[in-house]
Amino acid sequence: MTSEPRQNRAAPTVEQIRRAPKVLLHDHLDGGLRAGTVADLARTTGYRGLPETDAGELDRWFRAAADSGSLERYLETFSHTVGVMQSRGALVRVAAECAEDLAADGVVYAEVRYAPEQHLAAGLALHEVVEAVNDGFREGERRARERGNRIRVGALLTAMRHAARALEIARLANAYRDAGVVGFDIAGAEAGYPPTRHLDAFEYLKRENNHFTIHAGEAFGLPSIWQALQWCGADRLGHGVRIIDDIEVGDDGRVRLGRLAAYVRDKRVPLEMCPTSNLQTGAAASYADHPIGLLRRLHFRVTVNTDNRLMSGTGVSREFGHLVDAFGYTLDDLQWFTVNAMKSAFIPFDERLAMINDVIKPGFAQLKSAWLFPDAPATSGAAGSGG
Ligand SMILES: O=c1[nH]cnc2c1ncn2[C@@H]1O[C@H](CO)[C@@H](O)[C@H]1O
Ligand SMILES: [Zn+2]
Repeated sequence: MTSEPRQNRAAPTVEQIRRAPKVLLHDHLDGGLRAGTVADLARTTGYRGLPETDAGELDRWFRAAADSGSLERYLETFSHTVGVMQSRGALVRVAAECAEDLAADGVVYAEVRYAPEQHLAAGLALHEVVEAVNDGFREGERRARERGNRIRVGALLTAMRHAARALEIARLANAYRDAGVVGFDIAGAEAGYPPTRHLDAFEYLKRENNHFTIHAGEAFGLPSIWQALQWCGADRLGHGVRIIDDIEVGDDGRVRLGRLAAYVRDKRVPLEMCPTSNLQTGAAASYADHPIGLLRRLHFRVTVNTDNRLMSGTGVSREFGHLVDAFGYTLDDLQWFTVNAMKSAFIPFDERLAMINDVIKPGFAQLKSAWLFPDAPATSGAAGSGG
């Protein structure tokens, strides 16, 4: 028999997706809090600005408020999460819970970003913010391990594109390079704030042989992507969905790539795609219409991410679930996205390779071969986990 086993073409179940070892490159720490933690921290820190005090109501509020069709309004919701993340204790707690929650969702490697400059309101210094978040990640990794979930979390330091501290934050990322920080990013409203405003930060990082990603091609189109790559030298693109504007699909199905799209594909530029977030900010109309379907078919280096788990009510497994429903993806497709993400991570090559060969591939192989052992208990040896 030469044909592929039918089982491998079947839609993966929710449980299979959760158990699959997953990799997350684009997730905001201040967009991933548990609603209950926002409520708790508001009480203990005396933050008075919350629109709701009950955790359930708050959870619904964040999703509804972020569902506005505009990036600017989406970003307004962050004033509340950032508002309760101003002390060392709050930062440690939020970071630890982040690592725990990702691990519980089957994530084995994550790069989580936040903007240190937004956490100084109660007197913390930049380096204290970074150390608190790093300590929280280590605590969360430890707690996850106690439950049999293995995860590694690295931090990306973000500079806000409307502000003027990018060089300072880039220096901070470089100073903590071998101490929990794996790279740099810029985020915030895109229109009116092109990445070239922060060229000094990117040039500095290049001279230091460091890594960075840039939010580009989310709320603004090709010029933003072009600047991020060709002026700033980004290693990856945050979102990058608008690269679709440089791709023409004819009535006969023939595809023509413009120069920029061809460059992105030829150079294997990783696209950190975040489907649910894009629906909320109006960058895509539905999951089925999301450019990820075409970009995956054309073999762009696409990765699947959460952006903001609180505002989007999501997780990596959920994002995969939406794509499985929209495009009929199989475990092989999910493995392809996952290997793409691991190849594109900012940790050293030997570590990425070991993650792919010793964690991701064996985890998916275990899921894909489960049908051969129908009587084996479904709970033993969860993929990608275990002491
Ligand atoms: O999708 C996004 N596009 C641009 N900026 C974002 C997005 N999600 C979050 N942030 C911004 O990044 C800051 C640091 O984590 C957040 O406070 C938010 O303002
Ligand atoms: Zn983002």
